Amino acid sequence: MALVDIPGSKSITARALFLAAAADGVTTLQRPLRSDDTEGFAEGLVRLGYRVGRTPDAWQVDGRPEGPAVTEADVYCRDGATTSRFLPTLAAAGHGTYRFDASPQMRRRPLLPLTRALRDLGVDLRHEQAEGHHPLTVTAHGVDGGEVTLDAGQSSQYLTALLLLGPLTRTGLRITVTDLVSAPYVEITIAMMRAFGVEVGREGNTYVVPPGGYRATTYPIEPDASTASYFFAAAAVTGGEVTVPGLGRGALQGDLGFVDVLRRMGARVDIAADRTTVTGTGELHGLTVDMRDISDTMPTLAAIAPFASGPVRIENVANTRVKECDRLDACAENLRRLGVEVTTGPDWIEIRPGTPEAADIKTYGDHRIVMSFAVTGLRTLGISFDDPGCVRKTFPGFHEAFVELRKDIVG
Ligand SMILES: O=C(O)C1=C[C@@H](OP(=O)(O)O)[C@@H](O)[C@H](O)C1
Ligand SMILES: C=C(OP(=O)(O)O)C(=O)O
Repeated sequence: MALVDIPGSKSITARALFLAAAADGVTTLQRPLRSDDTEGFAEGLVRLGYRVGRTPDAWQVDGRPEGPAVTEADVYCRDGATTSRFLPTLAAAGHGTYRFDASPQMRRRPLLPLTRALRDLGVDLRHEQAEGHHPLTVTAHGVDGGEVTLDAGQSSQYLTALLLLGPLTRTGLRITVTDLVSAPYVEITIAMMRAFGVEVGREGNTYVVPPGGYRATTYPIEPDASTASYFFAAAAVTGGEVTVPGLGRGALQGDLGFVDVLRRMGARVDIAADRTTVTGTGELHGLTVDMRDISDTMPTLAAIAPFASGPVRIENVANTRVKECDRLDACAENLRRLGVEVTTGPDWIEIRPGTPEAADIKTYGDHRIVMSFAVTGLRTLGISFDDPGCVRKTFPGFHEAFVELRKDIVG
């Protein structure tokens, strides 16, 4: 049996940093995630002139409802999509000229629907190279607000960015959404905006955000549910038991729903008020599952799928092709390296039962490919990674934590 202390949620930490920076007063984030993505977000705020005080257990941000404290800045967003999409949006509400760039991996990832919507709202935003990609420059003079239409069928982060911006505009925002993936992430955004004093309204597909700004608060950050998926999956494939404290019935993150997939496959799952336990039963059935809402856990499922007694088919995950890498292709490539039969389509992957054999996993610099196939490694000797360190994006201590887990549940 293992009790696993999972680091804070990346998504919640990123939103809390935005909200804290925009709020009137000093906000304390309790137990934030310390990883490349969130440190990069905090550094970005510092470049924009915000004061961010960091101790290991808490970060403190002096809010500036009026926007960045500097009129010029060059911000490097690293690999973080939340950083790359949320920070230019925050800067747009200020006054100055702000240039943003990102890593080669992040430069390849899209943000056109967001930059289009910002331009529709009157924001002066210029791409230096390809339209809808970093690097870009925002020449900010505040945002009046108004109505905007958004296609969030490729990423919900576009919608989150605009929702977060809403209270910083002069008249508020009405955002009509034509398509939306990863919907539970929008619920996280709305719940967190509420905690900072803003109520988002909803009229069908239109989100209504009032003006008036945010109120500073003290905000405790939940453990990361996507990170927890590797530990829950580990229990399911080894017959062990894993309990994650801090993630229970009231959790904000949709990715905790991954345990329902494990339950459907035969694992025993107990979700209590403030913790979740998964116990492997020795049974793991195949299934067909729609993962549009929880697609960060698609690689976790793909990596344990060969151990199921029947085929595992994962559907509705086209947007995993525009993440840190093309995750459908990366999962298929690595399953084949392990000797497992797999087929893919534009938005699905199907994995046949098999016995994975030793292989070097090609990570494509994607933290989730490493963490997912580390779970396969609990039952397959000789799995190695070409870039194990890329876990730094969301969980720098992953390998050490997984060694501990192996001792606890495999022996
Ligand atoms: O808003 C967020 O914090 C996130 C939303 C999701 O992205 P998409 O909406 O692009 O699917 C998720 O994959 C990502 O890891 C974090
Ligand atoms: C897709 C991911 O991250 P992001 O989009 O925030 O870079 C992820 O963490 O799996």
